[in-house]
Amino acid sequence: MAGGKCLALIAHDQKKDDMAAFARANKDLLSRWKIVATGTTGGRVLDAAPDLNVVRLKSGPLGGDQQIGALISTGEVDALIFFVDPLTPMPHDVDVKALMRLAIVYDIPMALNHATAIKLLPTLEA
Ligand SMILES: O=C(CO)COP(=O)(O)O
Repeated sequence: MAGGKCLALIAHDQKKDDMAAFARANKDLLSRWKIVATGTTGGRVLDAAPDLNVVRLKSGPLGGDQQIGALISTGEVDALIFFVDPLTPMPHDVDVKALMRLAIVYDIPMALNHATAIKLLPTLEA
């Protein structure tokens, strides 16, 4: 992915309404970024804020978390906002854990809930 800083957006199913509201409320800040998102999340973000530059990857359970992890490892994702559902068992829990692990390994800014995301986003250089 050429040029510009890249932000990854992901939300689990129970958090997708929150992510849509976050995208709508912060569309001006988000419009400065190239955005990558897991498949369903990316669709919801685009529904909420159609002018954003969003590349949709695979859905999370089908490899999307791993794709974003790979992009972190190659330096192509600069920050991660991931609205995690802590109350629902997931078939791809290992992928979620691996993604968070890589965000820590490569020391990129990572917000895992809405309260942190709204504080983090305005501080990031797009
Ligand atoms: O499951 C996810 C992250 O672990 C999100 O994937 P979707 O955005 O495709 O629902």
